[in-house]
Parts: sequence; C-alpha cells; structure tokens
Amino acid sequence: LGCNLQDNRANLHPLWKGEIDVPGGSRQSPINIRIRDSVFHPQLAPVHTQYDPNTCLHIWNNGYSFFVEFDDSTDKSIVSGGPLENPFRLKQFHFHWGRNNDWGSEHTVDSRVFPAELHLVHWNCSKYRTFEEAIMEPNGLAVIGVFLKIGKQHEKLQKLVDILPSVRYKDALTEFNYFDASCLLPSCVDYWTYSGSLTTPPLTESVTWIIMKKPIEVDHSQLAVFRSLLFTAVGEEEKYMVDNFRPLQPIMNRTVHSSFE
Ligand SMILES: Cc1ccn(O)c(=O)c1
Ligand SMILES: [Zn+2]
Repeated sequence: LGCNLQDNRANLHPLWKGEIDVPGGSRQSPINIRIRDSVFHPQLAPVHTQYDPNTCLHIWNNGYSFFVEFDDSTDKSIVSGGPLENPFRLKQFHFHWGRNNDWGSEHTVDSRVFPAELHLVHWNCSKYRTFEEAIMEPNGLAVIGVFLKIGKQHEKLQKLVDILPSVRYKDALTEFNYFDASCLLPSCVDYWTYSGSLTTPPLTESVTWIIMKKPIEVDHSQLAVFRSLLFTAVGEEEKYMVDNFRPLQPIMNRTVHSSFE
C-alpha cells in the first residue's frame, strides 16, 4: 500500500512544487489515528448537521479537487454539537482519492488507508464574518471527514458523479442545485476528533477535525469517474486528477478524542 511513514518530505508535495513553509507546524493534518491511543470523552455528543439542499450552488474544479459549494450567507446549512461550542456554516465539500483503490484517503486508522476521503468544510460564523477570515484563525473551521470504501453503489452520490464530466478541466464550474449533503454521512454517529490544519495551502492550523468512524460505500465505477477529472486546464497537457492527498503529518503532542468507547 502507499507508504504511510511520516517522513521529512511531508512538506514536499508532488502537486505543490517544492518546499512549502508551514505556519507553526505543531498541529498539522492529516494524521494516522491510532485507536488504542485515542481517549474516550463521554461528554462528546453526536455531531448534528442541518443542511438545506436549496443552499447548494455549483460544482467547480479548482485544479486540485472538485468542490461542491454552498450559499453560506445564512445559517440554513450548519453543523453543531459534538466538540463544537457553537454552530458552523457549511461552505463546501470535496474529496481526496488515489490513482487506484489501494490508497487515496488523507487520514488513516491504525495505518489503514481508504481509497478516498470526503471533507465537509464548515466555518465558525459565530466568531468570524467570512470563510476566508476563518481559515486563518485557530478555531475557524470544522471539517467532517468521511472515509469511502469500495462496495455497493452510492445512489445519492450518483447524481453528483453524473455531472462531473462537465467539470473535467481546471477552472470549470457548473450549476448544481438541490443536493442534500447529509446523504453522504454514515448512519453511525461515532467519531474521532482532534485539532489540526488544512491539508492544502495555506495549511493553516484552524481546523477542528471530526473523523467519522464508519466509512460510506461507493462502487468502483463511481471512483473511476473521480479519476477521469483533470488537474489541468483546457489546452494544457492533460494530467489525471488522482493522488490529491497530503502525506501523513507528525501527531506531535496531540490527543485524539473519541465519542465512543
Ligand atoms: C478549506 C479546505 C481546503 C482544502 N481541503 O482539503 C480541506 O480539507 C479544507
Ligand atoms: Zn480536504
């Protein structure tokens, strides 16, 4: 499987040319979650999502992943509860995946890699005015991570998969409205939570991560469509959008808490 050792090349990323300076660097993401080192916190309530499907705006290919973006001008689509002190607004969701089914997720669980990982990105609208401001602040974002594994077809995801060819190229954007992002969450409420960072530049240490314990199932043909997207824009030499995940980062002196025993 893809090498999961933490190495000092962690900041040399194949896609972001050369060394990138990492702010602080004491709480970087992703990490390997070691189940036996995680600490059960009985007061960690289930995470509560209230997503209004009408807040869905469009899908766009930003040259690193495809983002499904939401209208975050109101509190219509929010996450609350769990480790969060107040509600956070849904801004976008996107995925990370591999060139094949052997790897692709950013986080790992006891060094187990999944073929893909979904990130639902929310920002702290009680403390900051915009998403752009929040990504620079210590408790600015809450990202729900969901592992994907190969199994039966995910029917609700298919609506999104069918549109992906229209955002094949970098910078392509297409209308996409009425999508209920909560259909991408597993039915099991158990999760791990820890303090970390964005996994793409600016890599700011602004994220409360909420990693769901159970994966959702998608079939191989759905992931194959993800891999048909391009990192490159029209007219450029075509490069398939695959392996858009960041290598594992050192856990330093962090503790991962679990909402379950
Ligand atoms: C805001 C943001 C941007 C990229 N990624 O991967 C994330 O998980 C969150
Ligand atoms: Zn992500």
